[in-house]
Amino acid sequence: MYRIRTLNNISPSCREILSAPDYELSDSEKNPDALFVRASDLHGYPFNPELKCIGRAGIGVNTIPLEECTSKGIVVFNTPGGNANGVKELFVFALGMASRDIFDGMKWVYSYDGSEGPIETRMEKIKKQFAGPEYAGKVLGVIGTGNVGSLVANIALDLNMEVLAYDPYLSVDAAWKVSRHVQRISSLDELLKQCDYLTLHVPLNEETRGLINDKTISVMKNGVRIINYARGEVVDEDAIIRALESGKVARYVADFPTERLVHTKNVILTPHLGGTTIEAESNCAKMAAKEMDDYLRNGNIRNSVNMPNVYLERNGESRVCVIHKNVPGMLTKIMTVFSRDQINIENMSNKSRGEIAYSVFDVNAKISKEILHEITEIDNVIRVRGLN
Ligand SMILES: NC(=O)C1=CN([C@@H]2O[C@H](COP(=O)(O)OP(=O)(O)OC[C@H]3O[C@@H](n4cnc5c(N)ncnc54)[C@H](O)[C@@H]3O)[C@@H](O)[C@H]2O)C=CC1
Ligand SMILES: O=C(O)C(=O)COP(=O)(O)O
Repeated sequence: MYRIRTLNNISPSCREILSAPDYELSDSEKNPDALFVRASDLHGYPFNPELKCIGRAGIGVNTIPLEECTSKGIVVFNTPGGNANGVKELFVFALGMASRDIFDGMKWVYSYDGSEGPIETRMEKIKKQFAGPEYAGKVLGVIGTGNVGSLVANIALDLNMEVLAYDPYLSVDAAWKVSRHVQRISSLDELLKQCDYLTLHVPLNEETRGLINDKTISVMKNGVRIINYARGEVVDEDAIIRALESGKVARYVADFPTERLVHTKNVILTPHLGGTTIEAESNCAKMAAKEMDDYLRNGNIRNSVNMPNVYLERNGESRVCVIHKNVPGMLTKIMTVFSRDQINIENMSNKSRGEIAYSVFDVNAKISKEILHEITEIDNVIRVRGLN
């Protein structure tokens, strides 16, 4: 039986996959085989030696110490596309809120005390202060056209916007999802100077941290409206506050509140709601559950963000899975252990990703603890599992 510790509120639909007697889910397990998380920050988290994998029900893995996980042989999974539609639907609201002052208008409605006449007549006098431009016919710049950005770019076309996109790392698969009416721009500055609206859909990493800063904002049109449903740190906070105060940026709509942003004029904040729909939560929980189930029971890796993907149909009496450094001679050393014990390899796969590699062997015998120990002792082996 595998023990899974949940660190966040995970949709119960994961229990369709992670059920007894193979799995026990709890939010207090001390020595779990797997952690099931959403946006919990795991930097500094005390990983127990039994921990084999982490399932991130969601996309962003900036909250997970990937290098530490890799060096400890902990496989980290995420759920590409699982919540993209949820973010897209919220983007449509964000676009509206970036245009008209819906938020202040609603605040006025709910706080009006009737002192200046009935609300029905008073509102007609004051509503002009909440007016704003229409977004149809305007230029939207999309930075990052992966699972979320592609949906956002396509729906913006349906809303009659002109859409420009910048994504220097776009995969071929992802490119297929973007309408041919979206104009690909190869220079960030070229995109920034043309946009009336800008929306961010990149992961947070060392390259994208502070991507929107004094310099990039200076290239933009005066009165640009910026939407950030990616990560707060993609936008330099000092720079955006300066730009809002000067009027260079007309409005900033973001899913990542901070104390300072809450108190800055023309900022509209939602409480990290992009992936919070019934469907997105369920999709992500099921995807992550399937990924962890296939890894824990079969050693297969799909949608990992730190290990190579390896999928091999089970074949043979047992399976040996070895996470090791990607250095010459590893396979020979591992296979020498098998052949010395007269164990035949029925099928195998070996894949690498940067400095790490993963090898899976289906063999014709039950695997003893001694053999697993011998393989563990080989130099540059990080973790060994035997699945009988
Ligand atoms: N607010 C929320 O609740 C949610 C936020 N997110 C955030 O949105 C991000 C994107 O999500 P997905 O589209 O699902 O991820 P994805 O991995 O499908 O797409 C990310 C895209 O960004 C591109 N990219 C990477 N670095 C770039 C750079 N420097 N400049 C331009 N493009 C770059 C990649 O090539 C890729 O196409 C996530 O990493 C996460 O941080 C995602 C889902 C929900
Ligand atoms: O998937 C992501 O990156 C998100 O930001 C959504 O995260 P959450 O499901 O709210 O923890």
